Amino acid sequence: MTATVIDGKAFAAKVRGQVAEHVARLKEVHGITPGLAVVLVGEDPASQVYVRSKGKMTVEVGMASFEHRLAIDTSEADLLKVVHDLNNDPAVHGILVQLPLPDHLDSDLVINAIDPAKDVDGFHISNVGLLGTGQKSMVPCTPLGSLMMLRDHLGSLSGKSAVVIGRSNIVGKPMAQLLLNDSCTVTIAHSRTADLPSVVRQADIVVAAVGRPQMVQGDWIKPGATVIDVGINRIDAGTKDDGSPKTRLVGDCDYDSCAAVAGAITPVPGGVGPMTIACLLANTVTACCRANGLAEPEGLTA
Ligand SMILES: Nc1nc(=O)c2c([nH]1)NC[C@@H]1CN(c3ccc(C(=O)N[C@@H](CCC(=O)O)C(=O)O)cc3)C=[N+]21
Repeated sequence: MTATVIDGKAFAAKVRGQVAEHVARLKEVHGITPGLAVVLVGEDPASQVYVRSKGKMTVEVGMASFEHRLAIDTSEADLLKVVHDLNNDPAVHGILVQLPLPDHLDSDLVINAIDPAKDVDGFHISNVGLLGTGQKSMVPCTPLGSLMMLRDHLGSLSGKSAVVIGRSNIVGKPMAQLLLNDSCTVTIAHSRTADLPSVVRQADIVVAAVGRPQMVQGDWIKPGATVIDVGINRIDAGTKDDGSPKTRLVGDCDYDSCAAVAGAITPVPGGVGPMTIACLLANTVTACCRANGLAEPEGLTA
């Protein structure tokens, strides 16, 4: 079997199109422009690339983009002041503080200072608790994007066996909650799981979010299973003609061997990554609608 490739790039473009329609309606009918603020502390090159790409797509769908670039040695008090001001700014409906933060800043403290209604990452403890109890919340973007692709490909997820590899607060744990809310039988596996291959082999749905390049092998995959590869790892790929080092992006799955067994698989790049940004924009529209007592966009929430 050769897996269907789930095209996250095309799916994300479709989601952004839906977001753009909602934004246009909010502007025309209600005179409201949704706004997203991104806060970046320090100058990590990878983070700068993501922040630039988020800002560009925010503007493309017709929303207002606010960027706050702070020095790497910004104090916690100064960062909290920025968050407070954004909480109180009526033009801002979504706030994202780019992670990881420098070591001297307590990211839990900073994230929990964001107004939960504006927490478009879904990382605030209130949103985590709401998701865990099946209540309306802001849902973390990467798990939300993964869920959208799973529902689109499989239809109902009810009764399916799902294995999430990875237990992070930003992907593994919320992903497991979402799958449970969709009536999957969910296992959370991780680096200490005994006989990981045989655990993964039980799964109709595999979500790989461990952060280890090409770890999941094709012979771990149940034939026909749907594989969502959340990993984005940059690895060495020899040298260029001029002798400089070359790199390439790979996921947490060994793509070729998994694609030979799976029913469907997301590629890296072009899979979960673009969906993450599309869901950030979707969450911002959702937050804007909720803030204004308007009906929520259909199909863009969990
Ligand atoms: N508070 C917070 N929220 C985040 O959502 C967040 C964050 N901090 N810190 C950094 C990570 C990383 N992240 C990505 C989003 C999109 C791609 C993406 O679109 N990737 C492309 C490839 C990009 C490339 O070529 O490097 C793809 O997979 O096709 C990747 C990574 C969001 N993050």
